Amino acid sequence: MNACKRPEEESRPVIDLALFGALGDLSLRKLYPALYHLDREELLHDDTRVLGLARQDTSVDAFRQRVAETLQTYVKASELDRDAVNRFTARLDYLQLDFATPEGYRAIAEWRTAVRHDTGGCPLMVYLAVPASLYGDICRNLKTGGCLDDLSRVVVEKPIGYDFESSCEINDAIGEVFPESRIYRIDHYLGKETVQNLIALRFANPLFGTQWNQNHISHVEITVAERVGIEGRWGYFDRAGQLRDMVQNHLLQLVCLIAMDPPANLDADAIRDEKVKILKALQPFSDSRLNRDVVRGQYIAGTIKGKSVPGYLEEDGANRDSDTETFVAMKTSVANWRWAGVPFYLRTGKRMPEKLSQIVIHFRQQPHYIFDPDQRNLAANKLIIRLQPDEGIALEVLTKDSGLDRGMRLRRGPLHLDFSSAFPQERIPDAYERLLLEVMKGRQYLFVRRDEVEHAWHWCDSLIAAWRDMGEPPRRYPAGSWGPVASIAMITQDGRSWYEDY
Ligand SMILES: NC(=O)C1=CN([C@@H]2O[C@H](COP(=O)(O)OP(=O)(O)OC[C@H]3O[C@@H](n4cnc5c(N)ncnc54)[C@H](OP(=O)(O)O)[C@@H]3O)[C@@H](O)[C@H]2O)C=CC1
Ligand SMILES: O=C1O[C@H](COP(=O)(O)O)[C@@H](O)[C@H](O)[C@H]1O
Repeated sequence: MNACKRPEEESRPVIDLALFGALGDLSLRKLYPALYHLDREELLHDDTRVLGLARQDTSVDAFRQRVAETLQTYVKASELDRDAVNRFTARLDYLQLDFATPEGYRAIAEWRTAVRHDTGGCPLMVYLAVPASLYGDICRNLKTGGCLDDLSRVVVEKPIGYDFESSCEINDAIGEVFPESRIYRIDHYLGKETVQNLIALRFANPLFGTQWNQNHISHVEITVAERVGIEGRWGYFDRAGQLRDMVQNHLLQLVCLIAMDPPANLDADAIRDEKVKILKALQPFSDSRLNRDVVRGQYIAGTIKGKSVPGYLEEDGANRDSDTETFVAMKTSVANWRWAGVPFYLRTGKRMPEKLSQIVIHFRQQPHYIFDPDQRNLAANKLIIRLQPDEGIALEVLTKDSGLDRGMRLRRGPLHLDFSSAFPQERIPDAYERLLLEVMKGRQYLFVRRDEVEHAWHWCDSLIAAWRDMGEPPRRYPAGSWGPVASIAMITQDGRSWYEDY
């Protein structure tokens, strides 16, 4: 479906939302706040209903109360109002269910009939906020329980599987029940405002369109740093690690959006086709350069913002010695005409000094330099795309230093578009708000197609296999630092440095 319709042309469809994992971390922290905001901004149809499904024995009233409490925690006080909270929680129902067994699923169809006599034309939106190992069972049980029809759609979370093979099994199981056109694979980075803006920036501005290639760009840098540690998710995380948790999905999606060719239009498949070409062109790491081009790290105890924090092996739930990485930095490349010879430096880690996600596009220097030789290292433009916090875009340009006695001294300064000061009246919506709304409207362009997931796994699997063969433990870094020293050396060996103007 075309994504270019004006908002006033869009309807607010009535949806029956069945939320599996209704008392889990993702639902409480992200999904209810997002749904609440949509409701408050009148983007949910009055008749839209939400059925929370979980295995705890609790009443509808207690469930609504729990959701109201979670909103107090995760929605800014200035955006909470009692009437809106009451209106939202009144949409909620609750059903106790063991997802793994088929018994009980009929109750979902019965709930739909009970909340509206005629469900014709009202799609069932199934959201699976549960471990991916349950996706297949739930889809099959929904089908045998008579809950689905031709309008039903399913939303699944990342990571899909643990490697290429397990992702195929999971995708096959979902695909036996839902066609690809009704499967919405979430990568919440695709819903972030500035990530969306990457598409606008690249394809709406001829200025960048003509410069976006190896003739003009020397290298690309992506940093996704988190201040948090494992936050009670040690069991999940220790099996996954930062490569599977963040690189396989979020960072590779960012690489795709930076590197892809212009799609013919904004249709979901036009965009996804271009992204897949990039995933296929990503270079595997050679054994001989692995040690230089990839750095794995694991945090030890340290200090963040003056507060002591434990090491990875001392986090809540840690139950064994572990070589799982909590940090990865790598130098990779996209082997095609546009990007030949342009390194992409990626790094992501937990327990870093800041929460910071940013992309820096480093442009090449002028072919002939005429200014003070001492200032030569200043002489290249940078485009800084800040995803979070302080969403915005800045272009670092060189101008003449003012003053009568400075001659033609250069100075570096930003042309800065800070979204919150440029458009102060607009709240920047959370990624999940946008993504939930897109599913309700039946638009897939912000969701990941099966072949994207599989190409991304292929690339990660080969890296993981090489790590295994190498057999080296991750390098330790103190919590509150920017990762192992080797990750700095990785980029300085090329005469460059990580952009540090935070
Ligand atoms: N949390 C996050 O920030 C993110 C999560 N995700 C993905 O979202 C999904 C959910 O993650 P998260 O919310 O963290 O996980 P949680 O473990 O917090 O929540 C999963 C919920 O599913 C329930 N559940 C598991 N098995 C069954 C079953 N057989 N029957 C009924 N209920 C069951 C659990 O219930 P019980 O508590 O009773 O065991 C739990 O409440 C995962 O796929 C994860 O990878 C993706 C991005 C970020
Ligand atoms: O998917 C995930 O993302 C979060 C980071 O998301 P952000 O929007 O806060 O940047 C990460 O903490 C989590 O481990 C991972 O599963």
